[in-house]
Amino acid sequence: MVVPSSMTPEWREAVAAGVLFPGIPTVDMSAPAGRGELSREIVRACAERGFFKAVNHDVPPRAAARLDAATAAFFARAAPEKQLAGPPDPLGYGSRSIGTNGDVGELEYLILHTSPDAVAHKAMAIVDRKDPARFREVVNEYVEAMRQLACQVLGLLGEGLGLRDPASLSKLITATDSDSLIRINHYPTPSRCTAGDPKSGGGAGIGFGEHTDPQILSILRANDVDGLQVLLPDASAGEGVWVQVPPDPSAFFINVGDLLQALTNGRLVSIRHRVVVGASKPRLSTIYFAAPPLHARITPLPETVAAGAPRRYRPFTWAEYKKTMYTLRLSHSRLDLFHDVGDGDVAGEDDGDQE
Ligand SMILES: C=C1C[C@]23C[C@@]1(O)CC[C@H]2[C@@]12CC[C@H](O)[C@@](C)(C(=O)O1)[C@H]2[C@@H]3C(=O)O
Ligand SMILES: O=C(O)CCC(=O)C(=O)O
Ligand SMILES: [Fe+2]
Repeated sequence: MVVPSSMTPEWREAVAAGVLFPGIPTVDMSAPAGRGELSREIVRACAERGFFKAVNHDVPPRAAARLDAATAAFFARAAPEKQLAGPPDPLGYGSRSIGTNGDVGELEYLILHTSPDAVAHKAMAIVDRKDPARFREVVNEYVEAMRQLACQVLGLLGEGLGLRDPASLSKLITATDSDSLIRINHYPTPSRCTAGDPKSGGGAGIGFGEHTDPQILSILRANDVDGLQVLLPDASAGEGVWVQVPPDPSAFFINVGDLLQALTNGRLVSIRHRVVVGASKPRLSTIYFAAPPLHARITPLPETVAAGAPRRYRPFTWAEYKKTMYTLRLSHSRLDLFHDVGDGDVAGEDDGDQE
C-alpha cells in the first residue's frame, strides 16, 4: 500500500494500521435512508472529494463478467493481431503511448466510442472478426448499464444541487449523438527487468499518469488488483495527498470530470487520479466516460452560481474543449484555460441557454 509522505501523522498511522482509508466516500445506491439523503450524500462526495465508491447498485454482474471475458480474450492475443486495432486515432488499440504528446504508461488499452454504430464497426473490422456479433452485444449491454448508472447519478446530483430541471445534467449524456467513450486498460505485471529497478520505485511504476478526466462523469470498475490512487486535499499539508483506492470488483468508482466542474461553477471538483503498477497480477479496468454531444454548450448552470458571485468558466462547446485537450499533455490542468477572465458576468444575469 502506498502511504503518501505528505499525509498527516494521524492519517499515516491509521492508514498503515489498515483501520482507515481516509476520504473515500462509499455510497449505498439502494438509498436505505431515502432518495433525498442519497442525493445529498452524492453532492457532498462530489463537492468534497470529486469521487465516490458506489455499492449496492443495480448493474447486473453478468454484464461486467461478460465484458471482462471478452476484453481479457482480446488482450491475450498475440501483439501483431492486437495491433491491427491500432494505433489509436484516438480510438482503437494502443500500447504504452497515451495520447500523442509524449505520455507513456505501463499498459495496453482499447478505446471505443459507445454509439452502437461505432461499436459494430470496430467489432467487425478489428476486435473480433470471428464473432463480431458477440463482441458488439457484450459491449452494448455494458454501455447501456453504464449509461443508466450515469443517468441515475446525474439525476441525483441535479436534485441535490437544486436545479430547476433536475434532469438537465443527465439529458446532456442521453442524446443519441452523445460522445461517450468506453476504455479498457490492461496493466500487465511488471517485467523482471523493471521490477527490481530502484529508479522505477522498487517495483512500482506509473501505469497511467496523473490527470483529470475531461468529460462529465467517469465510471470505473476494475478487477481485484490495486493501483488506482486519487489526489485528496490535505488541509494541514496545504497540498494534496495520493491515497490508494482499495480494489473492489463488485463496486463502481465514480468521478467528476472537467465538464461537470465547469457546469457547476467549480462546486463539484474534477479529481486528479493515476494508476501505479507493481502488483503481482495484471490489472484490468474498464471506464465509461459519459460525455455530451460535440455541439453541447458548457456554461455554469445558473443555480450553481452563488448570488453575486462571478462565473468561473466562460461558455465553450465540448468540441472546442476536446480539440484543446488533445493538444495537451495528460497531466495538464486544462480547465484552467477556460476560466472566465471577461466582463464580470455574475449570477442573476442569466443567459440560460444550456443545451
Ligand atoms: C494525453 C492525452 C490522452 C487523453 C487525451 C490527452 O491529450 C489528454 C486527456 C487524456 C484522456 C484522459 C481520460 C481518458 O482516458 C481519455 C480517453 C480522455 O478522454 O482524455 C484520455 C485521452 C486518450 O488517451 O486519448
Ligand atoms: O485504469 C484505471 O484504473 C484508471 C485509468 C484512467 O484513469 C483513465 O483511463 O482515464
Ligand atoms: Fe482517468
